[in-house]
Amino acid sequence: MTTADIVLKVTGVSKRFGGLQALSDVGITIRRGQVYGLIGPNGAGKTTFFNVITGLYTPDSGTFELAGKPYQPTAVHEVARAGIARTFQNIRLFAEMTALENVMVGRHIRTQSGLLGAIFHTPGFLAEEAAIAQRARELLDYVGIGKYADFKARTLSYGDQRRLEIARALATDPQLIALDEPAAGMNATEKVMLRELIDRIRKDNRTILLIEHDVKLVMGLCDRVTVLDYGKQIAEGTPAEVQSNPAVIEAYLGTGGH
Ligand SMILES: Nc1ncnc2c1ncn2[C@@H]1O[C@H](COP(=O)(O)OP(=O)(O)OP(=O)(O)O)[C@@H](O)[C@H]1O
Repeated sequence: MTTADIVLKVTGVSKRFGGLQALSDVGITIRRGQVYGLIGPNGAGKTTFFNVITGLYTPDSGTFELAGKPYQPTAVHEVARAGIARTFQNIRLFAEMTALENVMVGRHIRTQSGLLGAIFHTPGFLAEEAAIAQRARELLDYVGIGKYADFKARTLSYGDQRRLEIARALATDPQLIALDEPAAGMNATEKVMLRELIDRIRKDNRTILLIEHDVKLVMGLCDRVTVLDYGKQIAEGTPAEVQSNPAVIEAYLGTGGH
């Protein structure tokens, strides 16, 4: 493996909220094509770490490199442009827009025509819109909800809304897809389908960072895992290494999982 294989390299991230040290010197390296898991008991700092690397929170310290280039996670749209797409623990779709339109919105950060083209419907804009719609339909098919393209997002089942969020994230052609608890609230069948989808995305040489409470899902899916506890990185390694690490067992079982 060379440095060219590294998609995300984050080092020394710390974040304090008032008197609470939510993250202390956390770092991860994710290689191309990996599914990388971030786990830990409630309040461990997983979401805070996600929010830092995606530009929602400003860290107190940390260095950030995406596909070999430094990036500053100062604003969400800058991070999206740099190449990280994310989904949210609490689904954030445009409820009154169709599934297709939701995916098209994701694609717009990579388009050329801009606002004036959209207002005046220039030929360049119309051609670009047709291409975006076409790509959005392909992505809906890819995540398995093509038949709902023209349904309003709010009418989709919970599991399908999560798929739609993933399609929207893929539409930005990201270097890295960050999934925040994608299995939350899913039933067993939906989880199996989600797992198949994430596997498929990985096989297509995409790179995924995953926060997930379902340890079984993480262990079955991830190439590497980092475990946070009280804002500290207590373990990093393959699922098998992490699972047998005494500090991890203590964090999950010793204090009743917090
Ligand atoms: N905006 C904020 N202001 C103050 N404290 C915060 C803020 N966001 C998170 N925290 C605190 O930081 C700590 C880490 O929270 P975080 O949500 O990152 O944990 P988590 O591992 O994602 O937990 P969960 O699994 O419950 O989602 C918690 O003690 C939380 O209360």
